[in-house]
Amino acid sequence: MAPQLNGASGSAGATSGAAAVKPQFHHFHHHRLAARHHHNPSPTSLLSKLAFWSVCSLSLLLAFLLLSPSAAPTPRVAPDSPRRSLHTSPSTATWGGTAWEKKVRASARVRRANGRGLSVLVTGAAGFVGCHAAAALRRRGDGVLGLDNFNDYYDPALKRGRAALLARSGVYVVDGDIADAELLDKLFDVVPFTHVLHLAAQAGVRHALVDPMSYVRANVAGIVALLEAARVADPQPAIVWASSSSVYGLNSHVPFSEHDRTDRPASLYAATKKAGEEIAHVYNHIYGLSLTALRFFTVYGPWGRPDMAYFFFTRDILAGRPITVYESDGGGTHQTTISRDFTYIDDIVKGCVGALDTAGRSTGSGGKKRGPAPFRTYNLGNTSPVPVTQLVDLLEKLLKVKAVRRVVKMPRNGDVPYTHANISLAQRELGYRPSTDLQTGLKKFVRWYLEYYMPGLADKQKQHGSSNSKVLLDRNGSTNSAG
Ligand SMILES: O=C(O)[C@H]1O[C@H](OP(=O)(O)OP(=O)(O)OC[C@H]2O[C@@H](n3ccc(=O)[nH]c3=O)[C@H](O)[C@@H]2O)[C@H](O)[C@@H](O)[C@@H]1O
Repeated sequence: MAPQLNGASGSAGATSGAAAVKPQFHHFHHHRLAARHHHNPSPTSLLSKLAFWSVCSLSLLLAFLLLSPSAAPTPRVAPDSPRRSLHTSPSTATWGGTAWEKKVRASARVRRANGRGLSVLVTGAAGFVGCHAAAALRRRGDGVLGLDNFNDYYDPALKRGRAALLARSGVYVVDGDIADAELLDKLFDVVPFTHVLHLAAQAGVRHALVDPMSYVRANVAGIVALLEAARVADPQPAIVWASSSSVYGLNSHVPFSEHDRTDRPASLYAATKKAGEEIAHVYNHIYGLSLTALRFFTVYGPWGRPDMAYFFFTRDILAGRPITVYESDGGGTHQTTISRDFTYIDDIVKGCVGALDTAGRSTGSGGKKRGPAPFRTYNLGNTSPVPVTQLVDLLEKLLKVKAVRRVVKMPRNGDVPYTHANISLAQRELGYRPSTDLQTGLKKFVRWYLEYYMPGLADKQKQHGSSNSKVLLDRNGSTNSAG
Protein backbone atom coordinates (compact mmCIF):
# COMPACT_ATOMS: atom_id res chain seq x y z
CA MET A 1 0.00 0.00 0.00
CA ALA A 2 1.29 3.45 -0.84
CA PRO A 3 2.38 5.41 2.22
CA GLN A 4 0.39 8.41 3.39
CA LEU A 5 1.55 12.00 3.38
CA ASN A 6 2.50 12.76 6.92
CA GLY A 7 2.97 16.23 7.07
CA ALA A 8 6.07 16.61 2.32
CA SER A 9 7.19 18.60 -2.41
CA GLY A 10 9.64 21.30 -4.61
CA SER A 11 8.70 20.01 -7.79
CA ALA A 12 8.55 21.09 -11.24
CA GLY A 13 4.88 21.55 -11.53
CA ALA A 14 6.25 23.63 -14.30
CA THR A 15 4.76 25.51 -17.14
CA SER A 16 5.22 25.03 -20.76
CA GLY A 17 5.22 27.68 -23.44
CA ALA A 18 1.59 28.23 -24.11
CA ALA A 19 1.87 31.56 -25.81
CA ALA A 20 2.28 30.16 -29.29
CA VAL A 21 -0.69 27.84 -29.04
CA LYS A 22 -4.04 29.01 -30.33
CA PRO A 23 -6.51 29.74 -27.50
CA GLN A 24 -9.81 27.89 -27.58
CA PHE A 25 -12.14 29.88 -25.31
CA HIS A 26 -12.30 32.84 -27.65
CA HIS A 27 -15.58 34.39 -26.59
CA PHE A 28 -14.74 34.19 -22.91
CA HIS A 29 -11.19 35.42 -23.26
CA HIS A 30 -12.07 38.40 -25.40
CA HIS A 31 -14.78 39.36 -22.98
CA ARG A 32 -12.24 39.52 -20.16
CA LEU A 33 -9.70 41.35 -22.25
CA ALA A 34 -12.28 43.95 -23.17
CA ALA A 35 -13.10 44.39 -19.50
CA ARG A 36 -9.43 44.87 -18.68
CA HIS A 37 -8.69 47.56 -21.24
CA HIS A 38 -11.89 49.58 -21.29
CA HIS A 39 -11.53 53.32 -20.65
CA ASN A 40 -14.23 55.64 -19.21
CA PRO A 41 -16.32 57.59 -21.76
CA SER A 42 -18.57 60.57 -20.82
CA PRO A 43 -22.16 59.74 -19.64
CA THR A 44 -23.91 61.35 -22.66
CA SER A 45 -21.77 59.62 -25.26
CA LEU A 46 -22.23 56.43 -23.29
CA LEU A 47 -26.03 56.79 -23.43
CA SER A 48 -26.20 57.51 -27.15
CA LYS A 49 -23.80 54.63 -27.87
CA LEU A 50 -25.86 52.36 -25.69
CA ALA A 51 -29.08 53.30 -27.53
CA PHE A 52 -27.45 52.84 -30.95
CA TRP A 53 -25.98 49.43 -30.11
CA SER A 54 -29.23 48.30 -28.43
CA VAL A 55 -31.19 48.99 -31.65
CA CYS A 56 -28.52 47.23 -33.74
CA SER A 57 -28.37 44.23 -31.45
CA LEU A 58 -32.16 43.88 -31.25
CA SER A 59 -32.53 43.98 -35.04
CA LEU A 60 -29.72 41.45 -35.46
CA LEU A 61 -31.20 39.18 -32.82
CA LEU A 62 -34.64 39.38 -34.47
CA ALA A 63 -33.22 38.58 -37.91
CA PHE A 64 -31.19 35.74 -36.43
CA LEU A 65 -34.18 34.20 -34.65
CA LEU A 66 -36.37 34.48 -37.74
CA LEU A 67 -33.79 33.01 -40.09
CA SER A 68 -32.52 30.26 -37.80
CA PRO A 69 -35.18 28.50 -35.78
CA SER A 70 -32.75 26.12 -34.09
CA ALA A 71 -30.32 28.84 -32.95
CA ALA A 72 -29.70 29.25 -29.18
CA PRO A 73 -27.46 31.78 -27.41
CA THR A 74 -23.91 30.50 -26.84
CA PRO A 75 -23.39 29.59 -23.16
CA ARG A 76 -20.43 31.29 -21.41
CA VAL A 77 -19.08 27.86 -20.55
CA ALA A 78 -20.14 24.81 -22.48
CA PRO A 79 -21.86 22.36 -20.10
CA ASP A 80 -19.75 19.29 -19.45
CA SER A 81 -17.71 19.73 -22.56
CA PRO A 82 -14.09 19.32 -21.61
CA ARG A 83 -11.54 21.40 -23.48
CA ARG A 84 -7.96 20.55 -24.20
CA SER A 85 -5.73 22.87 -22.29
CA LEU A 86 -2.80 24.67 -23.82
CA HIS A 87 -0.17 22.08 -23.11
CA THR A 88 3.06 21.43 -24.84
CA SER A 89 3.82 18.60 -22.44
CA PRO A 90 2.51 15.14 -23.28
CA SER A 91 -0.67 15.63 -21.30
CA THR A 92 -4.21 14.65 -22.00
CA ALA A 93 -5.46 17.46 -19.79
CA THR A 94 -9.00 18.65 -20.06
CA TRP A 95 -10.80 21.43 -18.29
CA GLY A 96 -14.06 23.29 -18.46
CA GLY A 97 -17.68 22.32 -18.23
CA THR A 98 -20.24 22.28 -15.45
CA ALA A 99 -19.02 19.11 -13.74
CA TRP A 100 -15.43 20.38 -13.78
CA GLU A 101 -16.46 23.71 -12.24
CA LYS A 102 -18.37 21.90 -9.54
CA LYS A 103 -15.27 19.87 -8.67
CA VAL A 104 -13.15 23.02 -8.61
CA ARG A 105 -15.58 24.82 -6.29
CA ALA A 106 -15.93 21.85 -3.97
CA SER A 107 -12.17 21.49 -3.60
CA ALA A 108 -11.67 25.22 -2.90
CA ARG A 109 -14.49 25.37 -0.35
CA VAL A 110 -13.45 26.20 3.23
CA ARG A 111 -14.33 23.34 5.60
CA ARG A 112 -13.81 24.99 8.98
CA ALA A 113 -16.81 25.04 11.27
CA ASN A 114 -16.68 28.82 11.68
CA GLY A 115 -16.26 29.21 7.91
CA ARG A 116 -13.24 31.45 8.49
CA GLY A 117 -10.47 29.72 6.60
CA LEU A 118 -8.38 30.48 3.57
CA SER A 119 -9.26 29.49 0.06
CA VAL A 120 -5.92 28.71 -1.56
CA LEU A 121 -4.86 27.97 -5.13
CA VAL A 122 -1.71 25.83 -4.82
CA THR A 123 0.26 25.77 -8.08
CA GLY A 124 2.67 22.86 -8.45
CA ALA A 125 0.42 20.88 -6.13
CA ALA A 126 1.63 17.54 -7.52
CA GLY A 127 5.19 18.59 -6.73
CA PHE A 128 7.14 17.81 -3.59
CA VAL A 129 6.47 20.94 -1.52
CA GLY A 130 3.11 21.51 -3.21
CA CYS A 131 1.56 18.22 -2.18
CA HIS A 132 2.68 18.51 1.44
CA ALA A 133 1.55 22.12 1.72
CA ALA A 134 -1.82 21.39 0.09
CA ALA A 135 -2.36 18.46 2.46
CA ALA A 136 -1.46 20.55 5.51
CA LEU A 137 -3.87 23.34 4.52
CA ARG A 138 -6.63 20.84 3.90
CA ARG A 139 -6.01 19.17 7.28
CA ARG A 140 -6.81 22.39 9.07
CA GLY A 141 -9.94 22.98 7.02
CA ASP A 142 -8.81 25.49 4.43
CA GLY A 143 -10.18 25.31 0.92
CA VAL A 144 -7.47 24.05 -1.45
CA LEU A 145 -7.40 23.71 -5.22
CA GLY A 146 -4.26 22.33 -6.88
CA LEU A 147 -2.86 23.09 -10.32
CA ASP A 148 -0.06 21.13 -11.96
CA ASN A 149 0.94 20.25 -15.51
CA PHE A 150 2.45 16.88 -14.52
CA ASN A 151 5.40 17.41 -16.84
CA ASP A 152 8.08 14.79 -17.27
CA TYR A 153 11.10 16.61 -15.78
CA TYR A 154 11.05 13.63 -13.46
CA ASP A 155 8.87 10.54 -13.24
CA PRO A 156 5.28 11.81 -13.72
CA ALA A 157 4.00 8.67 -11.95
CA LEU A 158 5.38 10.07 -8.69
CA LYS A 159 3.44 13.29 -9.31
CA ARG A 160 0.29 11.30 -10.08
CA GLY A 161 0.82 9.38 -6.86
CA ARG A 162 1.01 12.62 -4.86
CA ALA A 163 -2.13 13.94 -6.59
CA ALA A 164 -3.94 10.69 -5.83
CA LEU A 165 -3.14 11.10 -2.14
CA LEU A 166 -4.46 14.65 -2.23
CA ALA A 167 -7.61 13.48 -4.01
CA ARG A 168 -8.28 11.12 -1.11
CA SER A 169 -8.38 14.08 1.26
CA GLY A 170 -10.67 16.03 -1.06
CA VAL A 171 -8.09 18.19 -2.86
CA TYR A 172 -8.53 18.28 -6.63
CA VAL A 173 -5.43 18.97 -8.72
CA VAL A 174 -6.36 20.56 -12.04
CA ASP A 175 -4.17 19.23 -14.84
CA GLY A 176 -3.09 22.49 -16.43
CA ASP A 177 -0.28 24.88 -17.08
CA ILE A 178 0.43 28.13 -15.22
CA ALA A 179 1.26 29.78 -18.55
CA ASP A 180 -2.30 29.05 -19.69
CA ALA A 181 -3.84 32.48 -19.19
CA GLU A 182 -7.35 31.36 -20.07
CA LEU A 183 -7.30 28.56 -17.56
CA LEU A 184 -6.05 30.90 -14.83
CA ASP A 185 -8.72 33.47 -15.65
CA LYS A 186 -11.29 30.74 -15.50
CA LEU A 187 -10.09 29.50 -12.10
CA PHE A 188 -10.20 33.00 -10.61
CA ASP A 189 -13.65 33.46 -12.13
CA VAL A 190 -15.00 30.27 -10.61
CA VAL A 191 -13.38 30.66 -7.16
CA PRO A 192 -12.77 33.87 -5.18
CA PHE A 193 -9.37 32.65 -3.89
CA THR A 194 -8.09 34.54 -0.86
CA HIS A 195 -4.54 33.27 -1.38
CA VAL A 196 -2.25 31.68 -3.95
CA LEU A 197 0.64 29.46 -2.89
CA HIS A 198 2.70 29.53 -6.07
CA LEU A 199 5.11 26.58 -6.13
CA ALA A 200 4.95 25.57 -9.81
CA ALA A 201 8.44 26.02 -11.21
CA GLN A 202 11.24 24.46 -13.15
CA ALA A 203 13.46 23.36 -10.29
CA GLY A 204 16.99 21.97 -10.16
CA VAL A 205 20.22 23.89 -10.49
CA ARG A 206 22.25 21.67 -12.81
CA HIS A 207 19.46 20.87 -15.31
CA ALA A 208 19.55 24.51 -16.44
CA LEU A 209 22.68 23.61 -18.42
CA VAL A 210 20.63 21.03 -20.32
CA ASP A 211 17.32 22.84 -20.93
CA PRO A 212 17.69 26.55 -20.24
CA MET A 213 14.44 27.58 -21.91
CA SER A 214 12.33 25.45 -19.60
CA TYR A 215 13.48 27.75 -16.75
CA VAL A 216 12.50 30.86 -18.66
CA ARG A 217 9.08 29.42 -19.51
CA ALA A 218 8.19 28.24 -16.01
CA ASN A 219 9.99 30.66 -13.73
CA VAL A 220 9.71 33.86 -15.74
CA ALA A 221 6.78 33.57 -18.21
CA GLY A 222 4.93 31.37 -15.70
CA ILE A 223 5.05 33.80 -12.81
CA VAL A 224 4.06 36.68 -15.11
CA ALA A 225 1.04 34.68 -16.31
CA LEU A 226 0.02 34.02 -12.73
CA LEU A 227 0.46 37.62 -11.62
CA GLU A 228 -1.46 38.87 -14.67
CA ALA A 229 -4.39 36.67 -13.75
CA ALA A 230 -4.16 37.61 -10.07
CA ARG A 231 -4.08 41.36 -10.68
CA VAL A 232 -7.46 41.35 -12.48
CA ALA A 233 -9.02 38.78 -10.17
CA ASP A 234 -11.74 40.08 -7.90
CA PRO A 235 -10.94 39.74 -5.05
CA GLN A 236 -7.21 40.02 -5.66
CA PRO A 237 -5.54 37.16 -3.74
CA ALA A 238 -2.44 37.49 -1.57
CA ILE A 239 0.42 35.53 -3.15
CA VAL A 240 3.10 33.51 -1.38
CA TRP A 241 5.63 31.87 -3.67
CA ALA A 242 8.80 29.78 -3.76
CA SER A 243 12.02 31.58 -4.46
CA SER A 244 15.30 29.83 -3.66
CA SER A 245 18.43 30.01 -1.55
CA SER A 246 20.28 29.88 -4.86
CA VAL A 247 19.59 33.61 -5.37
CA TYR A 248 22.47 34.26 -2.93
CA GLY A 249 24.80 32.90 -5.61
CA LEU A 250 28.36 34.02 -4.96
CA ASN A 251 27.46 35.82 -1.73
CA SER A 252 30.11 34.93 0.86
CA HIS A 253 28.59 36.67 3.88
CA VAL A 254 27.29 33.90 6.18
CA PRO A 255 24.74 33.07 7.38
CA PHE A 256 22.82 34.37 4.35
CA SER A 257 20.52 37.19 5.37
CA GLU A 258 17.68 38.68 3.35
CA HIS A 259 19.73 41.89 3.25
CA ASP A 260 22.71 40.24 1.54
CA ARG A 261 23.55 40.68 -2.13
CA THR A 262 21.55 38.61 -4.59
CA ASP A 263 22.87 40.10 -7.79
CA ARG A 264 25.50 37.48 -8.53
CA PRO A 265 23.64 34.25 -9.42
CA ALA A 266 25.76 31.19 -10.22
CA SER A 267 23.16 29.41 -12.36
CA LEU A 268 20.41 30.23 -14.82
CA TYR A 269 18.00 28.62 -12.37
CA ALA A 270 19.03 31.13 -9.70
CA ALA A 271 18.82 33.99 -12.22
CA THR A 272 15.22 33.06 -13.11
CA LYS A 273 14.24 32.86 -9.43
CA LYS A 274 15.83 36.25 -8.85
CA ALA A 275 13.94 37.55 -11.93
CA GLY A 276 10.77 36.26 -10.29
CA GLU A 277 11.51 38.31 -7.18
CA GLU A 278 11.97 41.48 -9.28
CA ILE A 279 8.84 40.77 -11.33
CA ALA A 280 6.87 40.26 -8.12
CA HIS A 281 8.01 43.68 -6.96
CA VAL A 282 6.60 45.27 -10.12
CA TYR A 283 3.17 43.74 -9.57
CA ASN A 284 3.21 44.80 -5.94
CA HIS A 285 4.19 48.33 -6.92
CA ILE A 286 1.79 48.86 -9.80
CA TYR A 287 -1.22 46.73 -8.91
CA GLY A 288 -1.15 46.43 -5.11
CA LEU A 289 -0.72 42.66 -5.02
CA SER A 290 0.40 41.33 -1.65
CA LEU A 291 3.55 39.31 -2.39
CA THR A 292 5.75 37.11 -0.21
CA ALA A 293 8.83 35.30 -1.56
CA LEU A 294 10.13 32.35 0.44
CA ARG A 295 13.75 31.40 -0.17
CA PHE A 296 13.77 27.62 0.39
CA PHE A 297 17.05 25.96 1.42
CA THR A 298 17.55 22.45 -0.09
CA VAL A 299 14.23 20.90 0.96
CA TYR A 300 14.19 17.12 1.46
CA GLY A 301 11.86 14.43 2.80
CA PRO A 302 9.31 11.74 1.93
CA TRP A 303 7.73 12.10 -1.54
CA GLY A 304 10.76 14.19 -2.51
CA ARG A 305 12.27 15.07 -5.87
CA PRO A 306 14.26 12.35 -7.64
CA ASP A 307 16.56 14.96 -9.22
CA MET A 308 17.99 15.95 -5.85
CA ALA A 309 21.23 14.49 -4.51
CA TYR A 310 19.86 12.88 -1.31
CA PHE A 311 17.23 11.08 -3.44
CA PHE A 312 19.42 9.76 -6.25
CA PHE A 313 22.26 8.98 -3.84
CA THR A 314 19.80 6.71 -2.02
CA ARG A 315 18.74 5.07 -5.26
CA ASP A 316 22.32 4.58 -6.47
CA ILE A 317 23.70 3.40 -3.13
CA LEU A 318 20.96 0.77 -3.00
CA ALA A 319 21.74 -0.28 -6.56
CA GLY A 320 25.46 -0.52 -5.82
CA ARG A 321 26.20 2.17 -8.37
CA PRO A 322 28.94 4.73 -7.68
CA ILE A 323 27.85 8.22 -6.59
CA THR A 324 29.71 11.39 -7.46
CA VAL A 325 30.46 13.53 -4.43
CA TYR A 326 31.69 17.03 -5.11
CA GLU A 327 34.48 18.53 -3.07
CA SER A 328 35.58 22.11 -3.01
CA ASP A 329 38.50 23.20 -5.12
CA GLY A 330 39.42 25.29 -2.08
CA GLY A 331 39.46 28.30 -4.37
CA GLY A 332 39.86 31.02 -1.78
CA THR A 333 36.32 30.84 -0.32
CA HIS A 334 35.60 30.67 3.39
CA GLN A 335 34.62 27.04 3.02
CA THR A 336 36.53 24.03 1.88
CA THR A 337 33.69 21.54 2.37
CA ILE A 338 30.64 21.48 0.11
CA SER A 339 27.70 21.89 2.50
CA ARG A 340 23.98 22.50 2.41
CA ASP A 341 21.50 23.87 4.93
CA PHE A 342 19.22 20.84 4.32
CA THR A 343 15.68 21.68 5.48
CA TYR A 344 13.04 19.09 6.27
CA ILE A 345 9.76 19.29 4.38
CA ASP A 346 7.49 19.61 7.44
CA ASP A 347 9.45 22.64 8.59
CA ILE A 348 9.14 24.22 5.14
CA VAL A 349 5.40 23.56 5.13
CA LYS A 350 5.06 25.30 8.49
CA GLY A 351 6.92 28.27 7.01
CA CYS A 352 4.55 28.33 3.99
CA VAL A 353 1.48 28.19 6.20
CA GLY A 354 2.90 30.89 8.48
CA ALA A 355 3.51 33.10 5.43
CA LEU A 356 -0.05 32.56 4.18
CA ASP A 357 -1.53 33.32 7.60
CA THR A 358 0.41 36.55 8.01
CA ALA A 359 0.17 37.82 4.44
CA GLY A 360 -1.62 41.14 4.43
CA ARG A 361 -4.28 41.76 1.86
CA SER A 362 -3.77 42.83 -1.72
CA THR A 363 -5.13 46.34 -2.12
CA GLY A 364 -6.06 46.42 -5.77
CA SER A 365 -9.34 45.74 -7.42
CA GLY A 366 -10.15 45.26 -11.07
CA GLY A 367 -6.44 45.71 -11.82
CA LYS A 368 -6.24 49.11 -10.08
CA LYS A 369 -4.09 49.66 -7.00
CA ARG A 370 -5.88 51.30 -4.04
CA GLY A 371 -2.92 51.58 -1.69
CA PRO A 372 0.41 50.05 -0.70
CA ALA A 373 0.38 46.27 -0.20
CA PRO A 374 2.86 44.03 1.66
CA PHE A 375 6.03 42.96 -0.13
CA ARG A 376 8.03 40.44 1.90
CA THR A 377 11.01 38.10 1.50
CA TYR A 378 12.03 35.35 3.97
CA ASN A 379 14.69 32.69 4.23
CA LEU A 380 13.29 29.27 5.13
CA GLY A 381 16.30 27.17 6.08
CA ASN A 382 17.42 24.96 8.92
CA THR A 383 20.38 27.10 10.11
CA SER A 384 22.76 24.16 10.40
CA PRO A 385 24.70 23.37 7.24
CA VAL A 386 25.87 19.78 6.82
CA PRO A 387 28.69 18.68 4.52
CA VAL A 388 27.54 16.54 1.60
CA THR A 389 30.05 13.89 2.72
CA GLN A 390 28.18 13.68 6.01
CA LEU A 391 24.87 13.34 4.14
CA VAL A 392 26.39 10.27 2.46
CA ASP A 393 27.62 8.91 5.83
CA LEU A 394 24.09 9.20 7.20
CA LEU A 395 22.55 7.49 4.18
CA GLU A 396 25.06 4.61 4.48
CA LYS A 397 24.08 4.16 8.10
CA LEU A 398 20.34 4.26 7.42
CA LEU A 399 20.48 2.04 4.34
CA LYS A 400 23.10 -0.22 5.88
CA VAL A 401 24.95 -0.24 2.59
CA LYS A 402 28.39 1.22 1.90
CA ALA A 403 28.37 3.84 -0.84
CA VAL A 404 30.80 3.63 -3.73
CA ARG A 405 32.04 7.24 -3.70
CA ARG A 406 33.65 8.97 -6.63
CA VAL A 407 35.00 12.22 -5.21
CA VAL A 408 35.59 14.95 -7.77
CA LYS A 409 36.26 18.68 -7.69
CA MET A 410 32.96 20.53 -8.04
CA PRO A 411 32.48 21.30 -11.72
CA ARG A 412 31.23 24.72 -12.80
CA ASN A 413 27.66 23.48 -13.18
CA GLY A 414 25.74 26.17 -11.33
CA ASP A 415 26.21 24.66 -7.85
CA VAL A 416 27.46 26.91 -5.07
CA PRO A 417 29.80 25.51 -2.41
CA TYR A 418 27.86 26.43 0.70
CA THR A 419 24.45 27.58 1.94
CA HIS A 420 23.46 28.67 5.43
CA ALA A 421 20.25 30.52 6.25
CA ASN A 422 19.81 33.30 8.75
CA ILE A 423 16.17 32.76 9.70
CA SER A 424 15.65 35.44 12.34
CA LEU A 425 13.24 37.40 10.16
CA ALA A 426 11.02 34.37 9.50
CA GLN A 427 11.25 33.46 13.18
CA ARG A 428 10.06 36.89 14.22
CA GLU A 429 7.39 37.50 11.62
CA LEU A 430 6.13 34.04 10.64
CA GLY A 431 6.74 32.13 13.87
CA TYR A 432 9.01 29.84 11.82
CA ARG A 433 10.96 27.36 13.97
CA PRO A 434 12.55 24.43 12.14
CA SER A 435 12.78 21.41 14.42
CA THR A 436 14.03 18.46 12.36
CA ASP A 437 17.73 17.67 12.09
CA LEU A 438 19.14 15.94 9.01
CA GLN A 439 19.46 12.51 10.61
CA THR A 440 15.83 12.48 11.81
CA GLY A 441 14.52 13.79 8.49
CA LEU A 442 16.58 11.38 6.39
CA LYS A 443 15.34 8.49 8.48
CA LYS A 444 11.77 9.42 7.55
CA PHE A 445 12.77 9.83 3.90
CA VAL A 446 14.47 6.42 3.77
CA ARG A 447 11.50 4.73 5.38
CA TRP A 448 9.21 6.27 2.78
CA TYR A 449 11.59 5.45 -0.08
CA LEU A 450 11.75 1.77 0.82
CA GLU A 451 8.01 1.50 1.32
CA TYR A 452 7.25 3.28 -1.93
CA TYR A 453 9.80 1.69 -4.26
CA MET A 454 10.66 -1.57 -2.50
CA PRO A 455 7.65 -2.56 -0.36
CA GLY A 456 8.66 -6.23 0.02
CA LEU A 457 12.08 -5.25 1.28
CA ALA A 458 10.69 -2.69 3.68
CA ASP A 459 8.56 -5.44 5.24
CA LYS A 460 11.58 -7.74 5.54
CA GLN A 461 13.59 -4.96 7.18
CA LYS A 462 10.81 -4.43 9.70
CA GLN A 463 10.71 -8.16 10.51
CA HIS A 464 14.46 -8.68 10.87
CA GLY A 465 15.38 -5.27 12.16
CA SER A 466 18.19 -5.09 9.62
CA SER A 467 18.75 -5.36 5.91
CA ASN A 468 21.00 -7.31 3.66
CA SER A 469 22.76 -5.31 1.01
CA LYS A 470 22.77 -8.20 -1.46
CA VAL A 471 18.98 -8.39 -1.29
CA LEU A 472 18.81 -4.62 -1.64
CA LEU A 473 20.90 -4.70 -4.76
CA ASP A 474 18.91 -7.46 -6.45
CA ARG A 475 15.52 -6.07 -5.61
CA ASN A 476 16.33 -2.49 -6.41
CA GLY A 477 17.21 -3.26 -9.99
CA SER A 478 13.72 -4.46 -10.72
CA THR A 479 11.60 -2.19 -8.58
CA ASN A 480 13.06 1.28 -8.77
CA SER A 481 11.55 3.58 -11.37
CA ALA A 482 12.44 6.99 -10.01
CA GLY A 483 14.75 9.54 -11.47
O1 LIG B 1 17.66 25.36 -1.84
C1 LIG B 1 17.80 25.68 -2.98
O2 LIG B 1 17.93 26.83 -3.30
C2 LIG B 1 17.84 24.62 -4.04
O3 LIG B 1 18.04 23.36 -3.43
C3 LIG B 1 18.28 22.33 -4.33
O4 LIG B 1 19.52 22.55 -4.96
P1 LIG B 1 20.82 21.99 -4.24
O5 LIG B 1 21.02 22.60 -2.91
O6 LIG B 1 21.93 22.14 -5.23
O7 LIG B 1 20.46 20.47 -3.97
P2 LIG B 1 20.97 19.13 -4.67
O8 LIG B 1 20.92 19.23 -6.13
O9 LIG B 1 20.26 18.03 -4.04
O10 LIG B 1 22.52 19.09 -4.24
C4 LIG B 1 22.87 18.99 -2.88
C5 LIG B 1 24.36 18.98 -2.74
O11 LIG B 1 24.91 17.79 -3.32
C6 LIG B 1 25.95 18.13 -4.22
N1 LIG B 1 25.97 17.13 -5.30
C7 LIG B 1 24.99 17.08 -6.21
C8 LIG B 1 24.99 16.14 -7.21
C9 LIG B 1 26.01 15.21 -7.27
O12 LIG B 1 26.06 14.32 -8.17
N2 LIG B 1 26.99 15.26 -6.33
C10 LIG B 1 27.00 16.18 -5.34
O13 LIG B 1 27.94 16.20 -4.50
C11 LIG B 1 25.63 19.52 -4.69
O14 LIG B 1 26.82 20.18 -5.12
C12 LIG B 1 25.05 20.14 -3.44
O15 LIG B 1 26.08 20.61 -2.62
C13 LIG B 1 17.15 22.23 -5.36
O16 LIG B 1 17.47 21.30 -6.37
C14 LIG B 1 16.79 23.55 -5.95
O17 LIG B 1 15.62 23.40 -6.73
C15 LIG B 1 16.57 24.53 -4.82
O18 LIG B 1 16.18 25.77 -5.27
